[in-house]
Amino acid sequence: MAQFPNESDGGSFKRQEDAFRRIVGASEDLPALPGRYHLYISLACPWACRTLIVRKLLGLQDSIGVSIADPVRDDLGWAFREGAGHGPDEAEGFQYLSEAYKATDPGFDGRVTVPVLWDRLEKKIVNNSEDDICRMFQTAFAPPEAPNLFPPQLATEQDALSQFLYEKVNNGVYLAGFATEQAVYEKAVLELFAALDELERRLSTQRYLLGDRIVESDWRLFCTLVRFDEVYHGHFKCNLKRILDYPALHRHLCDLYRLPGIAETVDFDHIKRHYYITHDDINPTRIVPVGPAVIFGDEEG
Ligand SMILES: N[C@@H](CCC(=O)N[C@@H](CS)C(=O)NCC(=O)O)C(=O)O
Repeated sequence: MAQFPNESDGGSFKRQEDAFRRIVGASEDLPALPGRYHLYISLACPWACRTLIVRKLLGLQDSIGVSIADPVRDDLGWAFREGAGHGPDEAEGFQYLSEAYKATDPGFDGRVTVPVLWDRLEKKIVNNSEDDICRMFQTAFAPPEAPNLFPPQLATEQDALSQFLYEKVNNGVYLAGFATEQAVYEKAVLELFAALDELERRLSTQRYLLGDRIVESDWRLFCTLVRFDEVYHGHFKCNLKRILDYPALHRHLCDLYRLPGIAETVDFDHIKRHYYITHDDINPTRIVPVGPAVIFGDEEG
């Protein structure tokens, strides 16, 4: 049985489209006012964590609040409750993220996903696409002194690279993990590792994906790499190699992980419990493995 039967086609995972795509700053009714918008995330989720990281890198912590969901979803979905590293929703008092989806579209019948950017004034979801959210954090909210993670002179190259990363790596691990046919799984794994091999070559001659400056695409890669050896290698059966076996990819992962404020966005307890407990079609016993011990190069100090 597929993990998400409504998103399965011939043994292959077909991810649902993001339902809400309004852009803050693009119209007069959605001005980028501090305190008006709120971010709902899970620390387990690679898509959501990218928005959390971009919010932090651009220094938006005071203007955009965040609520962190319990990494273990029950039948009612993402929930806000007290627990290690997560808690109640201080912005709206939601118990479940589904309340935000229903408030926005009472007929919504898709999968309720993180991240969500919520409008506290209109009481509606603005956007649930991490790509849009990251970009609008930059274009609508970032103060002038913030780094530009989307440098205009690199736009064409960056867009192509980000699309490649999305298809082959970020979503590539899910295509392998959620496959329900052997041949579909094998094709997905081979394509994923071909992409990792290509990225390894690229990062062997330059420090970051587009040269000597970190752009949003680096964080896309990071959000998958940091989960790879812990969950994708075992749970999603992406096990031709570990990231530890790729010197340049591992160096890139460690470089980004060690930047100020990043390690605290990576919660391995949330990550492991979410994947191994929540995907019970893949792991029916819901046993969370003890290892592996990940190495990010900061062990000595
Ligand atoms: N918006 C993302 C996907 C976001 C997403 O799938 N988030 C996952 C967590 S990693 C989620 O919320 N899943 C809800 C569920 O599994 O029911 C995209 O399609 O590009």
